[in-house]
Amino acid sequence: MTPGIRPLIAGNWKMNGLSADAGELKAIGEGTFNGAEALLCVPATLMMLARDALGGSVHLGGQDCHTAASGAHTGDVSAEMLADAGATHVLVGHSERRTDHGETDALVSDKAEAAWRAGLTAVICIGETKAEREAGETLSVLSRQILGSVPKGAQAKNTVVAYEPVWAIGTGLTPTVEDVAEAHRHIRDELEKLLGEEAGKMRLLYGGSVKPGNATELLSVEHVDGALVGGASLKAVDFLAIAAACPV
Ligand SMILES: O=C(CO)COP(=O)(O)O
Repeated sequence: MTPGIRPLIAGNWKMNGLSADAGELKAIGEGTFNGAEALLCVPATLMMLARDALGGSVHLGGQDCHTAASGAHTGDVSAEMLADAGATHVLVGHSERRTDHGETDALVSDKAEAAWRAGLTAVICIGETKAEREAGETLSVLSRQILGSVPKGAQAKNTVVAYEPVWAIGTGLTPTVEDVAEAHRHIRDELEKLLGEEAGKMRLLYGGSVKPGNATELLSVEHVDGALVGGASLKAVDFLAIAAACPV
């Protein structure tokens, strides 16, 4: 945690969820988040249902946006459309987008600016692969991704940075607390070089196999200002247990 920063507990449902899951959304909306802010990023098909089921106490987010506001881009969703459906946030540059759709740092940066244009907070995701970690390149990869994916106009009120080591996503593996501390300290330092003082106020989330059982440990690391939770956000009881572990 960083003194003075209110933590953010964010969920990412990825390509999961049907209208039959409205009860789970309602249970998340009725939950308490231990003083943290809460965000749930749902598939585009569930935006409006989630907006109503969450009931306003949990922010609603998209999982990706196009750079344009509208136009001939079959299958894509714009930041303006997400805002219109009730979103306040959008993930950009998730590793699954970078891998599945070949998204580059430059594109991710453009998507963050598109999010701001629509009045959304961009949650910019970065993180190294297993091969990069094993080659000792973690910190240099994070530097490169920050420089390329975080636009110069980033402010604490319109940007969150999520560190998600690719090898920790959906695997049950997590870095040691020392490794998380080193990565987050490095991210803060790199953001400071890019953005100056504003970087000190920006939320830095950790993501990758966050579960109720490891949340206390991960969330108490310095410069970890919340979590980005995949699998464990699909069940309200687990997501709320993670929030309950959040030191405030
Ligand atoms: O990718 C993630 C969140 O965006 C993390 O997913 P898991 O929590 O399932 O590892």
